[in-house]
Amino acid sequence: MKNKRSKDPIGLGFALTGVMTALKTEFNMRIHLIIMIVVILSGILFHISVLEWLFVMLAIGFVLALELVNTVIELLTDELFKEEHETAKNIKDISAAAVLVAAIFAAIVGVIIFLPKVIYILN
Ligand SMILES: Nc1ncnc2c1ncn2[C@@H]1O[C@H](COP(=O)(O)OP(=O)(O)OP(=O)(O)O)[C@@H](O)[C@H]1O
Repeated sequence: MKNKRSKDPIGLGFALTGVMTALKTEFNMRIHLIIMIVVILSGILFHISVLEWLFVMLAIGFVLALELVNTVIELLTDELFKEEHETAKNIKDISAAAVLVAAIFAAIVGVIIFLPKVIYILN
């Protein structure tokens, strides 16, 4: 374990493995990734400004990072609580709520940035 770590002092390889594991095991993670690709392609298509890119990237990064943390919390909860437990329920529900809050913020950012551009094109 220690030898492997010394070959990757920053831990980038382990982090990328973590992203791949989350993508393989978490359906929501794959949905977030697809949405991220669609939003980035839309940003290129609509020539959004640097400031708009900053908000889009912040929103995407926030949702993806929280989804990863939520996945860890789910794994830990499943290990700690093998049976039905109210605390396990609360932990998972609140953790999922954190992702939901970030996703709602991201959706609002998306609507503010892209809706006027879509309306302009449709008119
Ligand atoms: N050990 C438990 N005790 C009580 N309630 C639980 C327990 N595990 C899960 N739950 C409830 O079931 C819901 C769904 O949990 P489940 O484990 O099926 O999915 P998840 O791991 O939260 O999410 P995902 O579908 O992304 O893996 C949780 O949000 C929680 O309300």
